[in-house]
Amino acid sequence: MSSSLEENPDALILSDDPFHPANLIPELCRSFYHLGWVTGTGGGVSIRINDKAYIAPSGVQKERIIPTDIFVLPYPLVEPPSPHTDRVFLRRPQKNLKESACTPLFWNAFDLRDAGSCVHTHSQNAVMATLLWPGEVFEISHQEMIKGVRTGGMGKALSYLDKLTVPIIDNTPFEEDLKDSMAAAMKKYPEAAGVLVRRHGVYVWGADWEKAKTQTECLDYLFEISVKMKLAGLPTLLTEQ
Ligand SMILES: CSCCC(=O)C(=O)COP(=O)(O)O
Ligand SMILES: [Zn+2]
Repeated sequence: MSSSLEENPDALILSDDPFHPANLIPELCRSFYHLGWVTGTGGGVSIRINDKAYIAPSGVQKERIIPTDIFVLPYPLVEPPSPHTDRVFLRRPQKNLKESACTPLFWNAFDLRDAGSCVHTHSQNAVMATLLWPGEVFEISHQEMIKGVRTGGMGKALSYLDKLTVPIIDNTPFEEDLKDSMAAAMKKYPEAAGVLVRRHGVYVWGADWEKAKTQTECLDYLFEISVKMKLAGLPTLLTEQ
């Protein structure tokens, strides 16, 4: 980091550019709140641009965060000087805030997929899908919105004829303890664009915030319609084309 940024770390989050991550994260959280994705403080969105990751605070009303609430972390992470000391931040808020408990999960998307953004929702559509698909994966075929999802979240767009598979992991009492099982699911299902967490929600990533957002929208639509189809007794996987 340049010495001017060390002296004035707020320069990392203060910008007139509406597309600066510190401006975008509060805006995205407000729109996700109105979709029911980040109500009751949980869920959120992270953005990584090259060597900097922008992270929202934990346990606060996500629809009310402001740019000065944003944490900036170095990417890759810098090891803390001792195991008992806090993470290394490039910039942290002056308010008494802690970084999102989803940070290690967002890091899975950055490290394992080279993602530029990761969304975590507590959407009831995602949660219902994990309840109606009791196994290790959620699957659906023959839906137009499958075309809005990319292989591994980062590759080429799926075709209408591709089956969409999203792994499901079990929830843990603490969000950060999902890190290893999420990473294992990402390695076992390299073509998946997200990971569902049973009775909790979903993590979805993309090359940038736009792709993470639109893929989350497509997946949420697919979770919703598949739940409705299953409850209506309709098959969600077709063999014929
Ligand atoms: C009622 S939220 C429970 C914790 C959770 O699931 C979560 O996503 C927390 O995220 P945060 O960014 O608030 O640490
Ligand atoms: Zn959560």
